[in-house]
Amino acid sequence: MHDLSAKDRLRRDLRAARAAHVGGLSDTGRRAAEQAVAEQIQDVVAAASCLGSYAPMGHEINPAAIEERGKGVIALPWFSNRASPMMFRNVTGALEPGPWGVMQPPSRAAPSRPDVLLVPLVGATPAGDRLGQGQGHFDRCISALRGEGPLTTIGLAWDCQMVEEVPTDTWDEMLDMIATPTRLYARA
Ligand SMILES: Nc1nc2c(c(=O)[nH]1)N(C=O)[C@@H](CNc1ccc(C(=O)N[C@@H](CCC(=O)O)C(=O)O)cc1)CN2
Ligand SMILES: Nc1ncnc2c1ncn2[C@@H]1O[C@H](COP(=O)(O)OP(=O)(O)OP(=O)(O)O)[C@@H](O)[C@H]1O
Repeated sequence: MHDLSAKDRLRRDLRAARAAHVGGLSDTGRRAAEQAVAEQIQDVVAAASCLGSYAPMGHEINPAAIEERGKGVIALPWFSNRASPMMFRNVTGALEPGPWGVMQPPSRAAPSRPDVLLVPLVGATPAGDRLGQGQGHFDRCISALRGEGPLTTIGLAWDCQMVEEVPTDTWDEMLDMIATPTRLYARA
């Protein structure tokens, strides 16, 4: 067992490491690294009927190069308000700011169910344990999606976000794969 602050401390340290790493990359270097991430997972992504992605914030890996390799529809997280669960809606046109300050499809966009899901993260282990932003949106959403049918979850990480261990709780959902610019970790 652990106290909640163990997650908070690791989040703070890994966010700092991520900022330092990304801050040291040139624009070209960052784009090349994001292309390298896309190459690690291109077969899984090309096989998706509905690719769940995310609108990147700050130092997160930009999944645009991955989205370009998708052959099905692209869906993004969508929230009605700050108290509502995270859903997915298809991208068909312009995005608008959502309740969390993240760009999302408009409410008229069709709701959808990703069968391959790109997952942002703050930290992860080779075994697939994940540390997120700390609101449980992805844990709850992944749990619901897994209850509805097949789902492949792919965490996207800079190599400096990979750690030996993260504190886990009962509600934490493991990732099936984690792609970094240099490696693909897949659950046995
Ligand atoms: N790219 C990305 N999208 C994501 C997540 C994520 O981790 N990364 N989320 C993972 O759960 C959900 C959104 N979670 C969020 C949780 C908190 C804040 C937040 O604190 N925002 C500040 C500042 C926003 C702004 O700059 O305008 C705020 O609302 O005060 C944003 C998103 C869904 N979409
Ligand atoms: N399946 C669930 N059911 C109910 N509450 C949940 C569930 N999953 C997560 N939570 C709640 O979400 C909160 C944040 O959890 P945690 O710190 O593990 O988030 P995280 O995995 O780092 O972030 P996220 O999934 O938002 O990217 C916890 O307080 C927990 O109670």
